[in-house]
Amino acid sequence: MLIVADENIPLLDAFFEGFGEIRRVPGRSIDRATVEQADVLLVRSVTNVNRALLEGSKVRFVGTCTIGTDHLDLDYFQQAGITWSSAPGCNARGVVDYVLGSLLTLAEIEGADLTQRTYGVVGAGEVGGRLVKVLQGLGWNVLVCDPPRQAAEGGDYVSLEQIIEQCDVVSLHTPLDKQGPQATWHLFDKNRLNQLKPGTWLINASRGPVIDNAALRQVLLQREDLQAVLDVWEAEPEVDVALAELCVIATPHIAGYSLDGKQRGTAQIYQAFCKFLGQPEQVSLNDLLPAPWLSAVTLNADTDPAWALAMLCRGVYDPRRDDADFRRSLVGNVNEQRVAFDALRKHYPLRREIDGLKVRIEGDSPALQQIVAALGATSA
Ligand SMILES: NC(=O)c1ccc[n+]([C@@H]2O[C@H](COP(=O)([O-])OP(=O)(O)OC[C@H]3O[C@@H](n4cnc5c(N)ncnc54)[C@H](O)[C@@H]3O)[C@@H](O)[C@H]2O)c1
Ligand SMILES: O=C(O)[C@H](O)[C@H](O)COP(=O)(O)O
Repeated sequence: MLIVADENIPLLDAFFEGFGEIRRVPGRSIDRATVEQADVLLVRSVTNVNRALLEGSKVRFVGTCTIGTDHLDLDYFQQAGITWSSAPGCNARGVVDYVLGSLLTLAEIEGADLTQRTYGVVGAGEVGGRLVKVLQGLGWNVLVCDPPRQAAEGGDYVSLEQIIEQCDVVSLHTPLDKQGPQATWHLFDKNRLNQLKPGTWLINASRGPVIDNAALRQVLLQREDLQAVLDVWEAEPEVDVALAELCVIATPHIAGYSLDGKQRGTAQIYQAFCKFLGQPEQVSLNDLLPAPWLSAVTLNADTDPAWALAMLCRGVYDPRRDDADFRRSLVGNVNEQRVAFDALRKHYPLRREIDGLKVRIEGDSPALQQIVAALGATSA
């Protein structure tokens, strides 16, 4: 069996070497010739997998080690009888850590009190749903907009208009859908961007085109009150440099790039592939993932809760370093910048998630206990 795989998928050998030959290819170079003889294609988000790529090939299974599926032509897969799988939720925690780190940075710059803001989460699936739980767990005021979920399940949701009118922070976590009643392409167009409340912090770690980037650049130039955090860009790996310079935090699509999240992505595709073959799983991620780096912290009950929150979040992940690395890469011509964007992602420093962190509180502090529980760490 020939498995063609994006070279940036971690643990390929550990999970897939027993199935046949693995051919590693840069994701953006995967073309018809590369996949012609392949039985299995394993990709990340940078490879568009569609009829143009696959027609005439032997590929019968496509796995994307990512949450997003907007690079896959699922209608074509169905017509062609190709089985596929994504990795739902694999790196959702990493994105939540990114949003928390961004909020701490914004609060520091603006001298804002995070407990006094109203948070709007747009899209409450794997990422947004986890974010809502953390923010509500911290006791903060959260409004959630998710029309598909609202239609399917009912519940406590608000409209996008209410989010825009009432929220001080708007964080986007929808898929990229170009068509249909819930299309999210340019969900935040010039009109909606202009309607944001004075002083809004806008965070996008979903997909670049969910915000009209050119409109956001214009609006940020006109409205100094707005603050933007962008991890994703409309024409990746090309970046609107003028827009990046107007952002408080700008990063090269790495919000979900925890080691845990990436390895989980490969593991989920391995599980789906075993199911496709009707074979039992032989390899477990638990045996491969290194032990947590930060495993135990002791806090005195007198610790200031705001300091504890910042220390725990930043101890796990702080987006300021990624922002600084990215800004340094925004030099040279467009081609050099595209290369730099991919290089930052390929050589991304190892980063972990908060799971596995045990926090001991010496003495009694309900406020600290609430923070530990909300972040998903364990009280020791
Ligand atoms: N930046 C990163 O590194 C990174 C990492 C992981 C995921 N993502 C992206 O984040 C997004 C969300 O991921 P997820 O795992 O939560 O996806 P998900 O499918 O679990 O959840 C998406 C939610 O958005 C809702 N939704 C759909 N259309 C909507 C609309 N018009 N308005 C409001 N809500 C809408 C859906 O009902 C669903 O609940 C995806 O685009 C994914 O590709 C980015
Ligand atoms: O959809 C996802 O899971 C994320 O956007 C993921 O971080 C994308 O990473 P890539 O596949 O581009 O390496």
